[in-house]
Amino acid sequence: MNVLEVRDLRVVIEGRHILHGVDLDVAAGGVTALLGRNGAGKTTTVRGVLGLVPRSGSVRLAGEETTGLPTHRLVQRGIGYVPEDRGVFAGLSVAENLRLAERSSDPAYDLVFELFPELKQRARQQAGTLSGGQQQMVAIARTLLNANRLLIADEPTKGLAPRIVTEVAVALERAAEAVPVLLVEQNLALVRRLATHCVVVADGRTVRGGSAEDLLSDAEAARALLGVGTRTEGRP
Ligand SMILES: Nc1ncnc2c1ncn2[C@@H]1O[C@H](COP(=O)(O)OP(=O)(O)OP(=O)(O)O)[C@@H](O)[C@H]1O
Repeated sequence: MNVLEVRDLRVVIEGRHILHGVDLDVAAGGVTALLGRNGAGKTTTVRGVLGLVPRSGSVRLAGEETTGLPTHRLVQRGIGYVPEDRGVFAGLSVAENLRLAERSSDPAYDLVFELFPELKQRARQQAGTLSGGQQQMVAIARTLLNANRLLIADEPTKGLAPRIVTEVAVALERAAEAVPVLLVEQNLALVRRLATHCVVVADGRTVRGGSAEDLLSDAEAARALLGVGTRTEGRP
C-alpha cells in the first residue's frame, strides 16, 4: 500500500526538459528515500509532486489524482514540506514558530509534543539559540501540525555536522512513526538507518526503485547510480 504514486512525471522549465519520466512510490508507513547524484532531478521531482512547477503525468495521493490541483489544495490534503534550510524564525520562540505554522482550526499539538517533548520544554526558548538538530525538529514539528498524509524532507542534513545529523535522524525517525516520510538525502548512512524503500533518479528519470537494503547492499549499483560507496558517508 502506497500513500503516493507518481507515474511518468515530466517537467519542462523554460523549454528545458528537466524530468522525462519519474516513477515514485512512497510507502504508507516509514521512510522512503529519493536518491540520485547532484542535478539528477530530486528537487524538481519534489516540486512537481507539490505542484510548484508545471508538470504532466500522474501524481496520486492516497489513491486520488492530484495533478490538476494547485499547491494549496495539496497542502490542505495533508502534504507537508520541510525545506533544506529549515526556515525557522530565529528571533521567535519555539511556541511562536509553531503558532505561525497553524493551518487549520485543529493543529496536531498533542501529536507534536508526544513525538518531540523537548519542544514543549523549550517552548519559550528563542529558536535561533537551539542546536541545528533542534531547529530541524522545530521545522519538522511545524509541518506535522498540519500534514497528516505525507511529509517531504528535502536534504535535511545537508551541511550539518555529524552530531547534528544524528539528531536529525532521531527527529525523522519519530516523525515517521506518525506520518509517511519521503526523504531526499545524499547521506547514505542516514538512508541506511531510516529508509525501507528507495527510488533512484538519474538524468530526470527513475532508474531504480525497491528495497533500500537491496540497493545499499549492492555496492557496485550504488556506486554506478549514486557515484559513491555505501560505507563512506558520515555518521547518521
Ligand atoms: N528552474 C530551473 N531552470 C532551469 N534548470 C533547472 C531549474 N531547476 C532545476 N534545473 C536543472 O535541472 C536539473 C535537475 O535539478 P534538481 O535541482 O532537480 O536536481 P537535484 O537532484 O535536486 O540536485 P541537487 O542534489 O544538486 O540539489 C539540474 O541540471 C538543474 O540545473
